[in-house]
Amino acid sequence: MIRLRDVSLKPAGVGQPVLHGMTLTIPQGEFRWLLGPSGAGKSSLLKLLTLGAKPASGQMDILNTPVTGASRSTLRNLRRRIGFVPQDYRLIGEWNVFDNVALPLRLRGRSERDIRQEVFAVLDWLDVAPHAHSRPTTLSGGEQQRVAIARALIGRPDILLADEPTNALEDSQARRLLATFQELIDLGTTVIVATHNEGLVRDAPAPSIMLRDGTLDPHANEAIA
Ligand SMILES: Nc1ncnc2c1ncn2[C@@H]1O[C@H](COP(=O)(O)OP(=O)(O)OP(=O)(O)O)[C@@H](O)[C@H]1O
Repeated sequence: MIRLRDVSLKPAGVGQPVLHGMTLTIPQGEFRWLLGPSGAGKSSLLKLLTLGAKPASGQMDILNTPVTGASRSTLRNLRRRIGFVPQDYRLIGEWNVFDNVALPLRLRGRSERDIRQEVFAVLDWLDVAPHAHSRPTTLSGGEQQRVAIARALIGRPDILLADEPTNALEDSQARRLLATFQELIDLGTTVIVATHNEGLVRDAPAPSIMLRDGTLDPHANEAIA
């Protein structure tokens, strides 16, 4: 479960919070679209939920664990249970595709034999296995995006957060990704996907978190808390 109570986010050196008054609850194993105009705060909310920033005020529980005041090791363990597909992919340019995707499993101390098997299975599934030994920068935008998706999925996260994960994909690949998200939800994963792609949202109607001006849009979010 994810629970926010009157949470705000204020990056260093910024006068006004970029998120404020965020109160919402997302039960485990549910899907939410994260919607709102450009600059509404979608990426900022994902940054909070990936524990990439601390709330300036309010209370936030991730996977039923209070984040405020949590120890470093608690936060590290929580981060390992969260998969994230960033808008800009954030692949490590000096590493090949295989090593980028293997990272979450290596952090867990898995054997190289298991890692090889699992990484190739997910790369195959996302049609990027032939690029396993290439640097990410030599790949197309859509291929890089699929590598970032592979890295987020490989650790079988309890929460999967994705920031515009289909913007470089073809329609058929985007639909396949949605089917994967549904499989993860069926397995009990919470999935939150920020998107501007109205067609995608129409194809897969689901509850939405609608943001506007750094907070929940009061007209679009009824009974969300
Ligand atoms: N580190 C930061 N420093 C200053 N301002 C920030 C910072 N992070 C976010 N903002 C501001 O907060 C607001 C929300 O940004 P955010 O990227 O979260 O919006 P978004 O809804 O994801 O937009 P888009 O759809 O264009 O990606 C913007 O006005 C942005 O300029």
